[in-house]
Amino acid sequence: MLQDDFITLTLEKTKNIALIAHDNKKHELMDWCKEHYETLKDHKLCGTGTTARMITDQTGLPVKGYNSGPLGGDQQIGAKIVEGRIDLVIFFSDPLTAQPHDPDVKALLRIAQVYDIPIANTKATADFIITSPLMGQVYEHEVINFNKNIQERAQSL
Ligand SMILES: O=C(CO)COP(=O)(O)O
Repeated sequence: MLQDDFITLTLEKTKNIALIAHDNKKHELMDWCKEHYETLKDHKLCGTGTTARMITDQTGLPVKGYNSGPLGGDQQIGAKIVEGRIDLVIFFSDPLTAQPHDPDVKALLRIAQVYDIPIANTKATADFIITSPLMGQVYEHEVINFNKNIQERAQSL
């Protein structure tokens, strides 16, 4: 693939935020969601299955849940990134415990990088992102044209 075709992605003021935490980090993400409730309530939230349910139960924030991480939830969120439907990812991953679905976790991190999606792996990084003035603004950035291949393939069918 030639990486010379870019498009401008426009992130609206209301961002699509994916929230994910490994089991040992879930309490930390719950506290973080409570701390930033006032900001998070103005955005559209989704997450892997267990994380999404826990956030809704503990904070009242509506969070659309995908599958649990080990059952493909990271892959579903990765696919949403590919479709341009997720603007940023808060993923409190556990650096001290082996995960059975480590390939899926790596794939999510990689695809977020491909599409220049801000991704926070720690509380401090998440604090910096969520308090950024850009959260309340329209933000434009250039990313690899993810539609081009689809269009080209459709024409060749
Ligand atoms: O494993 C996860 C992310 O890799 C998180 O999945 P759950 O939110 O379903 O626990």
